[in-house]
Amino acid sequence: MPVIRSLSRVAKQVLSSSPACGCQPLAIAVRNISFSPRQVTSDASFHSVSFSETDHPKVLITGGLGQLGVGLAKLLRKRFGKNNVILSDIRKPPSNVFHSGPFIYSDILDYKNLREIVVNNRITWLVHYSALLSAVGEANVALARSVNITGLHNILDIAAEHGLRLFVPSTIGAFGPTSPRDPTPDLCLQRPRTIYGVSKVHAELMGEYYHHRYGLDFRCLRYPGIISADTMPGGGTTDYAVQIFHDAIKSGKFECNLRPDTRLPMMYIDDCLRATLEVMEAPTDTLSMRTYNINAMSFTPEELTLELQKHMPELEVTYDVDPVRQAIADSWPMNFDDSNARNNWGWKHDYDLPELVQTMLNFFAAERHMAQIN
Ligand SMILES: NC(=O)c1ccc[n+]([C@@H]2O[C@H](COP(=O)([O-])OP(=O)(O)OC[C@H]3O[C@@H](n4cnc5c(N)ncnc54)[C@H](O)[C@@H]3O)[C@@H](O)[C@H]2O)c1
Ligand SMILES: C[C@@H](O)[C@H](N)C(=O)O
Repeated sequence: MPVIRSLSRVAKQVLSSSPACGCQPLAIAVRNISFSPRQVTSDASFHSVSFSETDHPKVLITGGLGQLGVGLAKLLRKRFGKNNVILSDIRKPPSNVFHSGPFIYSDILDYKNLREIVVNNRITWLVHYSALLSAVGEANVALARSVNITGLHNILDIAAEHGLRLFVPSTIGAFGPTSPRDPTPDLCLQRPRTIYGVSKVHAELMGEYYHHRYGLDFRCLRYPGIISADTMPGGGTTDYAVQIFHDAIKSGKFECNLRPDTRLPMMYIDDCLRATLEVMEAPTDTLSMRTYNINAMSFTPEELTLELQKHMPELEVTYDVDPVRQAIADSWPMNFDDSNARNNWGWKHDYDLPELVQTMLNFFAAERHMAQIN
């Protein structure tokens, strides 16, 4: 037990010399005297390389083959260079993704493999996208608990040990029926009723705890439902708002699994990914908090249908409510208050409902045109 003994000696020294809050000295301790949140073998030692602000970060994205990861990799590669952004997942990448930049296999439940990837690639930023979303999480609670909670613990420890800047997204799903829903502020009661929501509140709290306790540069945005044209959602409650476009274009008909008056905060993917880059680049002194709501618009299935019918008057929408998804949606925010993000680091969305619908339809029209000429 020499490591445990030396860690507790270090902890005692640090605590005895720290001010009342204990924050800064512990942050220094992590980087300089190898004080780690995870017990490690006695021959391990941590000497995190610190990179100057002008260097490009070397980014690892976990769960990168889902709805958001490929788009984020594209945005970050444009900014930092193709080889400085590594996508990872446990699934096989489609060939266009495989050929667009570095991709590696990484299971976030495999701690040693994660550490090897971070070390071998000199990773400095970690964007942690792996998760089971709200609806699939309810269908497989044990797996959701493992991926969303145990996986997060691995990520936090790796990030703290190696001095990484860590982004973990949270969600409107981190609130529950007892939270104020219209609008929902950053700080309020959070008692979600899904394993997804519980795991995301856990992630917010653990990330903030590691920030205060170990100096981890943890950054978190609570995303609304994200709408994208070229990637499909992974099994959430807001999926209808993506599916409606595909079905409208394919058949002119859509069966919605939420009630027509279900109001939820939503965002176009470009705004979401830009917000992620902006908060990761925000100077530390602009961040008064480590977890922020971000928002763009809020709409109901009925309002989305009406906006789509301006372009496709023949679109028919019917309703067959899924009680599981409806109960989840009824417990989530209807409007999201993101004033802290706007005031602190200048968050501003570009897409409201009309621009969102126009942009999605333009994408599908361009795709159809390309298919016709090929
Ligand atoms: N898409 C949204 O509307 C939305 C909204 C709020 C928050 N978020 C958050 O953003 C993140 C990305 O969301 P998304 O929509 O791309 O999710 P997604 O479900 O589409 O993708 C998640 C990815 O995680 C991967 N994964 C699962 N188990 C894994 C494991 N053990 N190791 C490594 N990877 C594993 C899956 O293969 C999948 O590709 C998630 O954390 C999600 O909670 C998304
Ligand atoms: C809102 C978000 O976290 C995800 N799209 C879900 O519905 O589960």
